[in-house]
Amino acid sequence: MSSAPGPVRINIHPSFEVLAATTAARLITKLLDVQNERGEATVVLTGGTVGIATLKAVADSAACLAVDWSKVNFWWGDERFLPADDADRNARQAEDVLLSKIGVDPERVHRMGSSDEFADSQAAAERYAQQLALAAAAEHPDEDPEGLDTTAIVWQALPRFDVLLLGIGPDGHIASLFPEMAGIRVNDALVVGVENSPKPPPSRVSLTLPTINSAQEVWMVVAGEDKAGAVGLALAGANPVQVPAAGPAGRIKTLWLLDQDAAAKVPENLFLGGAS
Ligand SMILES: O=C1O[C@H](COP(=O)(O)O)[C@@H](O)[C@H](O)[C@H]1O
Repeated sequence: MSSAPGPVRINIHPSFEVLAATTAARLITKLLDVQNERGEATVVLTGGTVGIATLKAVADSAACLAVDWSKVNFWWGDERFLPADDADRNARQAEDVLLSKIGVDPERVHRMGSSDEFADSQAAAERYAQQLALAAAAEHPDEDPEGLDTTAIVWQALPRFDVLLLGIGPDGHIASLFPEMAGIRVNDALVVGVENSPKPPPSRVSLTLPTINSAQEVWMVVAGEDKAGAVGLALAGANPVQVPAAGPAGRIKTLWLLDQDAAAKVPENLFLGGAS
């Protein structure tokens, strides 16, 4: 996992609706391509406005039926630590707009733990790290899952993520990693429990930045003028502790998929191909 991350590419779309529709089209095509090559594909979902709008656009697309959804593995980048059926849960929203409408294999849908299953967000985080390690062990059957140390970053403890979707908040947060808070600094765990989140609800569960950066492709999907400052700082190379959105980097590539409003402060030199 020490290899350098792949190039950064920026795509700007005229509106929120076009962004959601084209991201959905990209995702469908990506999953199809990966299934053609490997038989199954793995996506890490995000919550948030454009993240959920993208999933709805997948469901609404005629091309949706081209994917064999029973051979797609679903994970989440973060979750609000709430009861399982709470309408604010990222998994519940994904279920409502997409997962309930396609033929998923329930064993491949890996939701983060809820507050009616776990005493606190850290316990849910530790369980999710174990689930990741089990999935990784199934991908590498020669490894002994008992021997995997999920409290340290052991890359064999992560399954392959083909695409990892992220939204960002106006403060620059990604998943549930907020500026200057403990979670964004964690590099010795796969998943963290987050308390006192500045955005409600206060308790959350999140993949850590090293786990996010294990993905083959990271897609930053962002809409709205309230995100323009954070996008501009992230692409200008801010410190991820101050601007978490500056941290994600896919192993093969990082795609920034923006609407025009969110792109208002992208540094000009990056439009000239300087973002690689
Ligand atoms: O709370 C969250 O917020 C971010 C961004 O959401 P948005 O509504 O401002 O687009 C999202 O990426 C994250 O998954 C979610 O838990």
